[in-house]
Amino acid sequence: MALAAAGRVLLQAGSRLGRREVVDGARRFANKRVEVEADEAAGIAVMKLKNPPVNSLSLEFLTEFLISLEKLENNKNFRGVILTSERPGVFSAGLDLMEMYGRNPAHYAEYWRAVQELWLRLYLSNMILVCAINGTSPAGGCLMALTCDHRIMADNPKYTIGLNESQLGIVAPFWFKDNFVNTVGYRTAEHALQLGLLFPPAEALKLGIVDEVVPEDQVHSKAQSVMAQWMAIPDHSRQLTKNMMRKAMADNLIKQREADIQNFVSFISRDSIQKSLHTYLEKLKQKKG
Ligand SMILES: CCCCC/C=C\CCC/C=C/CC(=O)SCCNC(=O)CCNC(=O)[C@H](O)C(C)(C)COP(=O)(O)OP(=O)(O)OC[C@H]1O[C@@H](n2cnc3c(N)ncnc32)[C@H](O)[C@@H]1OP(=O)(O)O
Repeated sequence: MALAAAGRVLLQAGSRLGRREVVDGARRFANKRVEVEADEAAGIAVMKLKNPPVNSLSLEFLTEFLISLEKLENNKNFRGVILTSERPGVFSAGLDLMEMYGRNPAHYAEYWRAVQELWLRLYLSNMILVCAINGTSPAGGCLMALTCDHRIMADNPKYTIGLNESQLGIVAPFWFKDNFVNTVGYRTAEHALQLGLLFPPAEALKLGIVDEVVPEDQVHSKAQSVMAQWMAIPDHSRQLTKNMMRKAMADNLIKQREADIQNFVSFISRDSIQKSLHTYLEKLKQKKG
């Protein structure tokens, strides 16, 4: 119920944005920040993140992404989604720092609800989610990948993935942490989260953050072949199994969703945290100069 209500709010927000859907022979639809190549006959869609320059998860991006995902969820012909970046090199730079810096509490609350919604929708999706990680994927970008059923990363040592929040002076919330612990185990998570480590593909593979590392030009074809393997499993048994594995963790967030929002708002509003974000943003700018 809570999920459905929040979904309606996002859909309303989406229509307020007034984005016109572009339909190309019923095989492709796009809003400004997400491109969907939908092969209805095959039952597979490729969702490409396209929020330049670095696919940060801004409120507008989250709204558009959730609307696209819901369209696919509502069409029973779609059984699988491949998530990837339209801009190879960066899968996603994670949460949009500008949504968490210098704004008011109401904005922080709205933003955090949308972040929660993204995680819940992806984590509990009935569809098969394969992540084709064709670039760097820190923090919220890594979290998106962690919700998927299978992760394939491009073998480029320049790319990294992990939950680096502590390096920014912020803290990964409990549900980021739970998702990470369930993927890599407690000790690895404890170590990596405290240090805010980002891992190149080979290390990410060793730790189980990703399931496969393949040459960069094969990420997409590999994702398609993995998807074919997963599609061979009957939906009902796979979905019931997925739900059995994931429901308790998702319910843990659902039951304390409002408290988690309040927690985020008071944490992110602190002067000391705003100062840390300011310093980090300055560092990002200086890197350029
Ligand atoms: C105890 C109670 C706890 C409760 C706490 C609750 C919650 C708090 C935790 C909240 C969780 C947050 C999770 C996150 O996702 S935080 C975001 C983490 N992301 C990063 O650290 C990535 C930062 N970016 C980079 O490292 C690089 O940009 C890059 C992704 C490696 C790409 O590098 P490059 O291609 O060289 O691009 P630039 O660095 O030049 O960036 C271009 C442009 O984009 C801006 N930018 C980059 N990342 C972000 C971002 N995440 N959000 C907003 N903007 C971003 C960057 O500043 C440049 O802007 P300008 O062109 O204007 O200079």
